[in-house]
Amino acid sequence: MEEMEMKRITIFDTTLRDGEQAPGFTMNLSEKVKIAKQLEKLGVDVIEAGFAIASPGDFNAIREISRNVGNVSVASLARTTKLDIDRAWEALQFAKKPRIHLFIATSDVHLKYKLKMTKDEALKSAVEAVRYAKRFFDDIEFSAEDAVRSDLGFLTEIFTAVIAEGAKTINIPDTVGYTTPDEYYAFIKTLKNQITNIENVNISVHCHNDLGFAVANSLAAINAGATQIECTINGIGERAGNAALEEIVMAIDTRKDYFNCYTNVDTKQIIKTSKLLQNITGVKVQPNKAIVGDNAFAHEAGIHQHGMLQERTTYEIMTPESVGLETSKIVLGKHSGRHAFIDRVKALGYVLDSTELETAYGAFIDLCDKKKEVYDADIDAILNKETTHIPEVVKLETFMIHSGKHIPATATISLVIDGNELTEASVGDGPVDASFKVIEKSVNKKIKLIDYKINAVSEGKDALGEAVVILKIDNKSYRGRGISTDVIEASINAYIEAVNKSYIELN
Ligand SMILES: CC(=O)SCCNC(=O)CCNC(=O)[C@H](O)C(C)(C)COP(=O)(O)OP(=O)(O)OC[C@H]1O[C@@H](n2cnc3c(N)ncnc32)[C@H](O)[C@@H]1OP(=O)(O)O
Ligand SMILES: CC(C)C(=O)C(=O)O
Ligand SMILES: [Mg+2]
Repeated sequence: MEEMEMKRITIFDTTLRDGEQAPGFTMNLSEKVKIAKQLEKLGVDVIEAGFAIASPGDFNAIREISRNVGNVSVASLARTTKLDIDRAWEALQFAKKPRIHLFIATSDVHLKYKLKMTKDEALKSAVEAVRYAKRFFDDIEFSAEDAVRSDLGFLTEIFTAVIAEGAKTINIPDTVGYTTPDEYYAFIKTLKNQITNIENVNISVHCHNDLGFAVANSLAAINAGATQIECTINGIGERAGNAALEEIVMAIDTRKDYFNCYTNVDTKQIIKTSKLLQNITGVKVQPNKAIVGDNAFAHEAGIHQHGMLQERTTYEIMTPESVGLETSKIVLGKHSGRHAFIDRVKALGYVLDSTELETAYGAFIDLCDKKKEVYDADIDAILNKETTHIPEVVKLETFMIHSGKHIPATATISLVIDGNELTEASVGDGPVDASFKVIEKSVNKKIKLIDYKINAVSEGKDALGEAVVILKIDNKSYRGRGISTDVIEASINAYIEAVNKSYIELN
C-alpha cells in the first residue's frame, strides 16, 4: 500500500501578541527580543511580534525583533484600517519575511454590539484592507474573529473574497474557546468544501482555552485540513489562554502515526523556551502542566517507579531528552516503594546489607508521613544515623585561600590521605573552584562536578552555610554535604565527603 505523504504544519507563535494580552504577562523590549530569538532557535515559522498600532512599545518590539531575527517570518496584527496597515508596514520594514495579520470580527454578536456594522460593511472593510495591504505585503493573513460563532455562509463569502484579493492564509479562530473537537472538525471541513478558491491557501486555526479544548481543537483542525496552528509558549494568552505550542508540537511528534504530519520545531528547545518565558514574566506554570510542568517527567508512586526502573516506556510516552530535559525524576515520597528507595541509596554511594536496608526503609517511610517530599539530604541523614559506612580516606587538615578583585583565586590545602599528609595548591575561577581543583589533584581521580549548591541553614551574620555537591567519579554519582560558618570550608567538606563515598567498595 502506498504511504500518504506527511503534511508540514506551520507553527505561528503568538506568545508576544496574544500571550502578552493576558494580565500579568507584559514584557519590555529587551525581554521580547530575547524571547523572539529563542523562538527562532525553537524553529517556529512565524513570530507574531505585536500589534503595531496598539502602542509605541508594540511598534518598537516588532521593529527590533525584525532586526534581530533571521529567516523566520515576523507578523504584526492589524485591524482592517489603513492606519493600522501603514503602522504595521512601518514596524515591519526591517523584517526579511514580513507578514500582516488582518482581522475583523464576523459573528452576529460582534458585528451588532461591538463593531456596529452590517455583514456587508464588514465584508467591504476586509476586502478593502487586503487590497490596500497588498501594496506593501506579499504575505497576508486574514482572520475572521469569532469565526466559530459566525454564520458559515457569511464566512464562506468573506474568506472567498479576501483570498481573491490576495490573502495567502485564512485563519478560522475560536476566539472565545467555545467549540469542541468534533464540531470544529466538521466546521473546517465544510468551509474547505465551500470556499472554491481555497487551493494553495494556508488554512490556519487559533484556539482559546476557555473550556480546556484549545489543544484538542487545534489537533482536530489538523485532521480536517488545517496547515497552520497559532499557539503560545506555556499556553499563555487572553483569559484561559491559547493552545500551548509545546503540547501541539509534542502531540504531533509523539503521535506521528495518528496525525501523519510534522513541524519544523526543534523539540529539544522546548523546556529552555518555556523556562525563559517563566523567568521573564515571573509566572510559573503549574507543576502538572503537560510537557513543561515540573512533574511532567516525575514519578512518585512505587509501582510506577518500579516500572520505570525496569523499562522507561512503561510509564513515559516521550523521553525527557526529546524536550530538552536531562532525565526523568524519581521523586521519593510516601507512595514510593523499596525498589526506588534502594536505587536512590545506591546512587548516593551507600552499600547496605539487607537488615540495614530494611531499617533504613522503615525510617524513610516514617519520615514520609511527616514530610511531603524526601530529598537526598534526608536520605543521607537517615543513613548517616543508620550506618557509619563512609570511610574517612581523605581528611582536611588546613586550607588557605588567596583571592580578590583582579587577583586569580588560589587555594592551598593540606589533606591527610590514607594517613599521609599532602599539601597542594591550585588556581581557579573563584575560591571554591580553586579548592575543588586542589582536592581533585591530591586524590588523583578524574572528577566531574555535576551540581553544587550552597544554602544558609541558620540566620544572622554567623549563619551556618550548607554546601551540597554531586560529583561524578568513575561514571558513578556521589553526593557530599558539608556545614560550616565558612562557606569555603563547607564546600571543601562536602567535596571530601563525596570523594570518600567513592572509596566504598561497591558490590
Ligand atoms: C481577538 C483579539 O485578540 S483582537 C486583538 C486585541 N488586542 C488588543 O486589543 C490589544 C491592543 N489594543 C489597544 O491597544 C487598543 O485597543 C487599540 C490601540 C488597538 C485601540 O484603542 P482605542 O482606539 O482607544 O479603541 P478601543 O480599544 O477602546 O476600542 C476598539 C476600537 O476598534 C474597533 N475595531 C475592533 N476591531 C476592528 C477591526 N477589525 N477593524 C476596524 N475597527 C475595529 C472597535 O469598533 C473600536 O472602535 P471605536 O473606537 O470607533 O468604537
Ligand atoms: C486576532 C485574532 C486571531 C485573535 O486573537 C482571536 O480571534 O482570538
Ligand atoms: Mg486570540
